[in-house]
Parts: sequence; structure tokens; C-alpha cells
Amino acid sequence: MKRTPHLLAIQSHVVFGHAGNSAAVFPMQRVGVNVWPLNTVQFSNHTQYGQWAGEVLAPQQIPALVEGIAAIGELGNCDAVLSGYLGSAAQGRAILTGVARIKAINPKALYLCDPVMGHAEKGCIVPQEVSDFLLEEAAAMADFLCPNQLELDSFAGRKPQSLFDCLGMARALLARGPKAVLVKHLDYPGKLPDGFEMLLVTADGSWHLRRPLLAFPRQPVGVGDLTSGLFLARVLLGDSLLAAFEFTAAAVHEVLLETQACASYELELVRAQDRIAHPRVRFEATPIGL
Ligand SMILES: Nc1ncnc2c1ncn2[C@@H]1O[C@H](COP(=O)(O)OP(=O)(O)O)[C@@H](O)[C@H]1O
Ligand SMILES: Cc1ncc(COP(=O)(O)O)c(C=O)c1O
Ligand SMILES: [Mg+2]
Repeated sequence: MKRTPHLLAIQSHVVFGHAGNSAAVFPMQRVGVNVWPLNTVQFSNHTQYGQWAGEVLAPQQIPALVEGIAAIGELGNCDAVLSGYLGSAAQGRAILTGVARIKAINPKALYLCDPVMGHAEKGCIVPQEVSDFLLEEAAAMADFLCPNQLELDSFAGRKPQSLFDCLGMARALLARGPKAVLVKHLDYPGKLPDGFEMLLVTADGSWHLRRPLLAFPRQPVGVGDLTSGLFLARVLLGDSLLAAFEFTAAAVHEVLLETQACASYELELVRAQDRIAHPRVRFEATPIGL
């Protein structure tokens, strides 16, 4: 019997609704991965509501919890680490310590870093020290890096002029260490207005994918976290990077279709669970070169 992969997911938790682990854990479980959620914050709700209650986890708790798992002899079963929103650079460094600890026991373990920097227009911006940490320290240790366009711009220090420019910017990130860069959301001059586009860049090739852009009165939150989580889950389940990319696009689109049909602001993950596991839509990524 094939072993079920185990994944340590270090990101935020919201009590109500879906962002961070609250957007990614259930879908990753639903596709067949054992998830170990380590919540960097516990907030009542995501920050786009403009108000929330809750607390940030003390950075020293991250290595302490990882050591707790080591102490019961289970850390070597960890096949991958996913990190998302960071409250501080100290929290980020604590995650890297945990990743190093896991890789020392299981050298095959993978690390996916979602370099969450927020959106100025969404009112969510991370401190400069977190951006610097993501670029200078986390990127070097990550096997997979999943920026959106704003995060890619921040890494490159400029905005792109074309799709090929985005490709070049993502390729430049590969040189910092990751095996693959998944750009979860492209935006560049000349992009068709009715599409939502993503890019996968690996040492073996690069692929571009377009899916329909759906209309929402308020943009749902947690889509990026869902995207990174499903991509890593499918890689752990044995998909090629390209197959995991295409699956992720389809499953996320299914969630958005269900969310739109319900006129819901929060992602309809429970209602969409069968569509996540078995997407009915399929999007084919096309190779793209410089
Ligand atoms: N097919 C789609 N149609 C409309 N909006 C989408 C679609 N896919 C993603 N979005 C929205 O686009 C925005 C950008 O997503 P992205 O940059 O990938 O992640 P993040 O959720 O980290 O902001 C999000 O607000 C998301 O809700
Ligand atoms: C607590 C929390 N975690 C994570 C996120 C990131 O969500 P997204 O995937 O939309 O970037 C947000 C966005 O507001 C948030 O409030
Ligand atoms: Mg995001």
C-alpha cells in the first residue's frame, strides 16, 4: 500500500472563514495528505475584514513544537514543510531552523515557501524586514517558491513590461536556489482582461496557464494559500511539477466557481470538496520560452 505523505504546514489560522491554514489544511487532507498544522497566528477572522481579535505565536514556540514531534520519534516522517504568512522575520528564522532540523533527519523533505507580502490595496503589508528575510534567507532554502505578481515584483525590485519579462523575473529567482517557482497570479502590460494567469518555471522548462477570470463583488481571500497548499500536496502524492500545476489550477477554479455560485465572500471549501479532489474542469499549461 502506498504511504500517505505527511506535511508540516506553518501559517496563520482563522477561527471563522478561510485564510492561511484555514484555507489550505482541509483541501490538502481532502486530496490525501496527512497535515500537521502549526498556526503562526490565531485570529478570529482574516485581516481583510479590517478588524480581528487574537494573538501571534511567540517565535520560540515554532522550534519547540518541532522538537516535541522529534521527541516522540515522528519528525523523520515529515515529507514537506509549507510556510505562509509570517508575523515577523524572527518567526521566519524559526521556521528555517525547523526546516533545517527536518532536512537533517529526512534529506528528501521538501520546503515550499509562499512569500506572503500582502497587497497594498488589500490593506495588508508585511514589514520590510519580512520582505528582506524572504528574499535573502527563505528563498535560498526553499525547494519551491510561490509568489504572486506583487511578490515577484518585490523580489525583482521592479514591475514587468511583458509576459516574457515575468518569465525572466521568475527565472532569476531559480538562481537563488529553488527547484521551481510558481507565480500564482500574473499581471503585466498587455495581459488579456478576461483571464487569470499563472506561470511555472523549473530547470527543465517553463509553462504558462490561463483560466477564466471570475467576477466577485469582493475578492475572496485565501486563494493564494489554497494554491500553494494544493500544489505541494499533489507533488507529495507523486505528480510531476507540471501535473501538480495543472491540477492546482483546476481545483482552485472549482472552489471559486462554487464560491461564486453561493455568492459567498469566504471560500466554499466544504461544499467544493468533491470538486477539489476530482476537478471537472481541466486547464492545459503551454510551454513558454525566452
Ligand atoms: N479565476 C479567478 N477569478 C477571479 N479572481 C480570482 C481568480 N483566481 C484568483 N482570484 C483572486 O485573485 C487575487 C489574487 O490571487 P493571488 O495573487 O494568487 O493570491 P492571494 O490570494 O495571495 O492574493 C485573489 O484576490 C483571488 O481571490
Ligand atoms: C490571517 C491571514 N492569513 C493569510 C492571508 C493571506 O491570504 P491570501 O491567500 O489571500 O493572500 C490573509 C489575508 O488577508 C490573512 O488575513
Ligand atoms: Mg497570498
